[in-house]
Amino acid sequence: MVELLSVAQAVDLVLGYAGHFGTEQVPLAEASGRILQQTISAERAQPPYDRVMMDGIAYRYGTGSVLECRGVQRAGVPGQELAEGAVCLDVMTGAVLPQGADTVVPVERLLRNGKQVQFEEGYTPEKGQFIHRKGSDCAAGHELLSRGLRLNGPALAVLAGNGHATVEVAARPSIGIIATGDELVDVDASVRDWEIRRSNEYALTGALVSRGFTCLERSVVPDDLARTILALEKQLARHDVLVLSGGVSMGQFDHVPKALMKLGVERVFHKVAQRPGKPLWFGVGPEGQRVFGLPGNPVSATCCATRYVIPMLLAGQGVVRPETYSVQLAAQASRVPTLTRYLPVRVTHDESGRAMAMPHPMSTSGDFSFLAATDGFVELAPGEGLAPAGSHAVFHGW
Ligand SMILES: Nc1nc2c(c(=O)[nH]1)N[C@H]1C(S)=C(S)[C@@H](COP(=O)(O)OP(=O)(O)OC[C@H]3O[C@@H](n4cnc5c(N)ncnc54)[C@H](O)[C@@H]3O)O[C@H]1N2
Ligand code: MOO
Repeated sequence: MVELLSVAQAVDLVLGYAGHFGTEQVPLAEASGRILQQTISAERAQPPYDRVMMDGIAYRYGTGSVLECRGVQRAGVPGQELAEGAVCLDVMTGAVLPQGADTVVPVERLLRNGKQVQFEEGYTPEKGQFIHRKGSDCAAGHELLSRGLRLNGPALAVLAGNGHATVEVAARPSIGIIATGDELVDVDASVRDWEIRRSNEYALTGALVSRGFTCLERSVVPDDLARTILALEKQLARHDVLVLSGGVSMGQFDHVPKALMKLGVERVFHKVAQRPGKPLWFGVGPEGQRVFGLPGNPVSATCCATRYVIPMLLAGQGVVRPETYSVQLAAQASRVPTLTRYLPVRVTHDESGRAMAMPHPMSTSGDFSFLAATDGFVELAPGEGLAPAGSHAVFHGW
């Protein structure tokens, strides 16, 4: 018997074909969730001037606690010069610290009598207080954001704060999601006793869209070799990546591998030592299209998309932060002697903050009715017996 490819080998092969989907320039307001493809450095020192941090007065430390107010330093105008002696200027948060001043006292600590300003009884300021010093956050040219970062709110603020009206991000690959199977009907069609509604394409759409892969097209092919070839030929011409579900095992109508081969899609592997998802097929088209043939059973298709399709797409965008993390099993779970087991779990945190994964095994890989009650799956290495409660496992989120 030929030994099956391990999950690690299969993942390595898939990632080896990740390549790069290219880059594009997008307006800042449309960049949320996209993957940064340039290095962003500080345009200027931050802050760019000695910035007043409190509404109050600015004065020269040591000139007394009763001061004459000589005017107002507001934000958005150049810094004024503070005269010599026991004087001060009213200052606003965000203003440039007046030249000659070195300390700010908040209004709450002041008593006013016309132009005369006095510190409240018993108040002693600290020299230099409430001043955000020029360059104290970073120097001009300091690297602030690096390639591969998913742009979130704080990252967009850094881009805006450093003058980037547009930003170079990873291009989104065009992805064709293709369902196969004569028993499948549309979500809004009437369904007969021997039919089922198509759902895998929506599971896939959810997984892809939530990670920012929005260039999707869904289509269906029947269990007929000639029509499968025709349909896949069209889809190969239109997309960078094809994700098929169904038609990859041993049935007389499982035409997907044959059709793909006829179209010059080179098989990289078929079948992996995993449960669910053993019949997974992966290949590369004549133009470098990455083609996944996911097993049709809904849990298998969802697990394989999470374990292979998403990591490959993220790698092709140069994402650097891994999406997986380590958890501890909240209850024992059986391993499969020769196969990696993907076990659906719900993750919670215990009182000490540890991520605990409660197994929710599905009765079969066709049973997806309760998959939505889980957060993802843990991967249990092949082995005899039980993985004990408390043991560590890698978690992959849906
Ligand atoms: N003799 C063997 N039979 C099977 C094997 C095997 O090794 N030897 N492997 C089993 C395993 S494991 C799996 S997984 C399935 C995979 O089969 P296919 O990829 O060919 O998928 P289909 O037969 O087309 O469908 C399987 C199952 O999933 C349902 N399905 C398919 N597409 C969708 C969809 N878009 N939405 C919802 N449900 C879908 C389909 O109705 C079937 O019930 O093969 C085993 N057989
Ligand atoms: O291993 Mo298949 O992917 O379970 O039904």
